[in-house]
Amino acid sequence: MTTETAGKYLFPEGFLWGAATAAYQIEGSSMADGAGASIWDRFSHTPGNMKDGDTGDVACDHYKRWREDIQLMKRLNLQAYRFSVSWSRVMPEGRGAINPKGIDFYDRLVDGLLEQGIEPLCTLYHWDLPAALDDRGGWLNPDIADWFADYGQVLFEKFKGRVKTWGTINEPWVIVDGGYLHGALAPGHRSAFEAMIAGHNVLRAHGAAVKRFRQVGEGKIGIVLNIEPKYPASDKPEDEAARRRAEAQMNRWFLDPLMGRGYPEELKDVYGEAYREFPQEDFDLIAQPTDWMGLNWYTRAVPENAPDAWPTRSRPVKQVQHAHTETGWEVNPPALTDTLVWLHEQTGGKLPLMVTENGSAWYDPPHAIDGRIHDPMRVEYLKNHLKALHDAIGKGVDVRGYMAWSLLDNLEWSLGYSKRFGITHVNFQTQERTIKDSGLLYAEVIKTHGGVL
Ligand SMILES: OC[C@@H]1[C@@H](O)[C@H](O)[C@@H](O)c2[nH]c(CCc3ccccc3)c[n+]21
Repeated sequence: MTTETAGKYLFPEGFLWGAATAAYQIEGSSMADGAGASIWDRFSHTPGNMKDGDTGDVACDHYKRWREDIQLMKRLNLQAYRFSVSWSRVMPEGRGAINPKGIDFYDRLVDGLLEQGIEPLCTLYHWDLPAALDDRGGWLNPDIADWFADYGQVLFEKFKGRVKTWGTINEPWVIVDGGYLHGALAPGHRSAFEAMIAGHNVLRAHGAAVKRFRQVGEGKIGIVLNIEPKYPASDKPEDEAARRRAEAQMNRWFLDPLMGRGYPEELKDVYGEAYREFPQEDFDLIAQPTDWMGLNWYTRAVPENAPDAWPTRSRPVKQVQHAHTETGWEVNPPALTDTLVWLHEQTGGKLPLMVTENGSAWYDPPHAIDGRIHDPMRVEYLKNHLKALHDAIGKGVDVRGYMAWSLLDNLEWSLGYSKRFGITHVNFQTQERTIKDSGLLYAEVIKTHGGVL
């Protein structure tokens, strides 16, 4: 904070401050106590898929250290904690039998959070599909909508009155673009034909879960989307056309059907013969009204026309004038403000939003020095993105909360443990946690409702 900005960035009363994680990235013990394998157990144990051969077998050992991690959340002044449930821990085959020890883990976690006055925000699905369901076609099998709603019902009933805010699916785009189009993520397929079908079934599953929630659940339910705003590399018409294709393929592919608009026109151009039409009843199910929407936001892109780039015929141009994180993402806080204003408009200005993920990967040492981890770049990223968020609220965007990605350094999917996003450092040799300078700042932001910014 500087004297002239004192109090300029105060957040609204009731604004919810938290941090986010995902089951496979932090829990470890993924096959313990009767759990079934997930596609990430398979994918991470398949040679060649993971940087340095890393897997989620241990991760942050959160399955055993969850009590210690709740104490960590208290020290960070967190008001909320966004976590995901491992479907195959709860239902080892993905359908049918429930694993009591699996669901007990989340039961203890939720009660532990509530005892500490931390609100649990539960994501049903954060990429770790039960392997047994993948054997039945996974997201390519239309039956998955019912399998997913049945799984959701187990949790809606178990946690009724304790978990009040539910997320159905984390990032349909990454599930499909990573898992079925480019194959960089589990289950590692590469087909535009499969991508269209998987994407549609992910949306149908979301709708089926919302419908089931209305029958058996209590509280509020929504979906979590990653949106990366696209700015044209030049004012040439071919670059604007490329921008529109990139925007359709990432930002509108799932948002438009959820908003009752069906798939964006440009998707036909992007996927060509792989593009599919689907029955109207599917789109009615998909566009079930929800209570909130999560935005996962990290960076923007500046696409140019690139006829050889599959499938969008667009390629992002690196903006060398800006800083870039360890994952190669441009740092551009005003683009977060733009995205929130855009999403507010796209959702008709009626749907409460929450920033469900925002954060940055920078080089941190493998262990603390004098009990500290100085992470000035992450401190700067956090400060400037919270200011950008505040600017969006000032423009009338209804944002209810912010969940920092991530509570802990964790398994960054196929990049393994090489990329650290945590506001808390994890020494993966000893599992020692050390709150980084960014975490100390965040604790102060929460305590002062942003006053310290
Ligand atoms: O990459 C950082 C985080 C992941 O660790 C989370 O599990 C995931 O929800 C998440 N989504 C995004 C933005 C979308 C994206 C994901 C992967 C690669 C590129 C963009 C960034 N992140």
